[in-house]
Order: sequence, then structure tokens, then C-alpha cells
Amino acid sequence: MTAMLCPVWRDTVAAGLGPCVVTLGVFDGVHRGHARLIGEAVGIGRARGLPTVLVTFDPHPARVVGPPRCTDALSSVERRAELAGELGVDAVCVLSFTRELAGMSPLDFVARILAGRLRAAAVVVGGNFTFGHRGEGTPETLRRLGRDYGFTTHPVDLLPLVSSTHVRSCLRAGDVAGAARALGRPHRVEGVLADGRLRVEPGTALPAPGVYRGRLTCGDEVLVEVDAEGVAVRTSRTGATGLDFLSG
Ligand SMILES: Cc1cc2nc3c(=O)[nH]c(=O)nc-3n(C[C@H](O)[C@H](O)[C@H](O)COP(=O)(O)O)c2cc1C
Ligand SMILES: Nc1ncnc2c1ncn2[C@@H]1O[C@H](COP(=O)(O)OP(=O)(O)OP(=O)(O)O)[C@@H](O)[C@H]1O
Repeated sequence: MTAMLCPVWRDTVAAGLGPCVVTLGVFDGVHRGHARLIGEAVGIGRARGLPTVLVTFDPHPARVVGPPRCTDALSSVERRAELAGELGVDAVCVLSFTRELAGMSPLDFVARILAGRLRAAAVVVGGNFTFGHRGEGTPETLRRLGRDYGFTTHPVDLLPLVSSTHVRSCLRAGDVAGAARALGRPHRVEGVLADGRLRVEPGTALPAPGVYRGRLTCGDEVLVEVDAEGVAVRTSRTGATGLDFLSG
């Protein structure tokens, strides 16, 4: 499939952005639950004739605040934007998740960012979404504040058993088929091939050590071995590529 062009804005929005539909969250991996949320946002945008903006956080909030947990990346921000674009999103806005952002109250976040910067006319979140200092804001908080700040709030029922955490634990167990079921497509890692090894960004979510069948972006099916050092790929190709994990 050809990648849809989806602009990525970092801590800013396009000049002259008018009212828009916003969907909010980390969206790591853009799994089937995220796709449900994005579908709802895009549907509202089309019905109202407004652009849809996906707002995401980088780095993962759990790397900055809260109890430590695995945040190995299922996707880069650029890959998230590519997948969101394929689902009809018009632009991705990346908010740097700093301690300063983490300290903002739900009211400040709504007033300064959602209403002030993004001019949100509608906000779509999953039923379990939290935001603001100590994660005190909920979809109900958004609904209440939205009445004052001029946006509607649309909480979406969670697709059961699908989360980025679940995909990460499938991968840790070497269950690339389970990861693909939750994602709606095979898990992809991106990197640079040289001398039969794929160099990936530190912090990339890899399946457990073992041998897998994979497919490079060029279409070649390849044997892949994940080991303590990283990823060995049986190919003579070199250069930047994606690698989809097809089966274990
Ligand atoms: C303005 C703002 C402040 C936040 N402050 C905290 C915080 O103090 N502690 C915390 O654990 N998470 C905090 N978060 C993270 C959220 O609870 C949540 O993880 C994040 O919005 C991503 O939502 P999602 O996990 O549903 O994608 C904050 C988020 C936002 C947007
Ligand atoms: N299964 C799901 N169905 C529908 N919406 C979801 C689902 N999982 C998450 N969302 C929503 O998608 C947005 C992004 O959520 P987030 O990236 O935290 O997903 P997550 O899969 O729960 O991640 P993690 O497992 O790392 O906490 C949030 O608004 C969240 O409520």
C-alpha cells in the first residue's frame, strides 16, 4: 500500500489550523483498538467537514512519570503517522512529554493545548483515557470542561483484550501471531541492514530470542534470528528497511 502523506507537527500546529477533531493518546503500534478510535474521529471529522488531528506523546509518558513499566516502542512516531494517515487522519501533532507537561492540570491542558492551540471542536478518547497531573483527568473531565471550552467529547468503548501492553507481552513471549492479531497486521521493526544484521533504535520492541519468518519492505521473505545482540537477517540486501515478523 502507498503511504498516505500525513504531516507531523512537533509541539506546534500548522499556521491557520481551524477547528478540528482531536483524538488523544500514545497510540504506540496503532493497534486494532486505536484504529476503532481513529475511525470514530475521522467519521466525526468528515460529518462536520473538519480535519482530524491525532495528538500523541513522545517519549512515552511512562518513561517520564508513574511507576516504571515496559515502554519498548512498537512503532516510531513516523510509522504511527503513516498508519494514522492510512486510516484517514489529516495530521499528527507530537507533544514532547516533559515533566512540565506532566505537571499540567487537566484544566490547563484543556485550556492551553486542546482549546488554545488545537482549537478542538470534538475530542475522541478511549473509555480508559487519563490525562493531566497524576492522570487525574478522565473522559468525564473532558466532557465537563468541553462544555466551557466549546468541544464535544466522544468516549469510545474499548475493544477487549487489545492494548499496546498486550502486544509487548506477546512479543516478549515470542508470540508474533498473537501480536499480529492485536495489531491487525504483522509487527514491524525499522532499521538499517548491513552485513546481515538489522540495526534498530535502542528501545525497539523485539520478539523473544528465536528464529522467525519475516518480510522486508521490498517484499523479500527472509529467515530472521533474534539473539542477545539484536536481529540477524538472512539476506545480502543493505540499507534502510522495515521488517515484518510473519511467524515463529
Ligand atoms: C497534561 C498531562 C499530564 C499528565 N500527568 C501525568 C502524571 O502526573 N502522572 C502520570 O502517571 N501520568 C500523567 N499523564 C499521562 C496520562 O495519564 C496518560 O498516560 C497519557 O495521557 C496517555 O494516555 P493513554 O495511555 O491513554 O494513551 C499526563 C498526561 C497529560 C496529557
Ligand atoms: N482496546 C482499545 N479500544 C479502544 N480504544 C483504545 C484501546 N486501547 C487504547 N485505546 C485508546 O487509545 C488511545 C491511546 O491509548 P494508549 O496508546 O494508551 O493505548 P494502550 O494500548 O492502552 O497503551 P498501553 O497498553 O501502553 O497503556 C487512548 O485514548 C486509549 O483510551
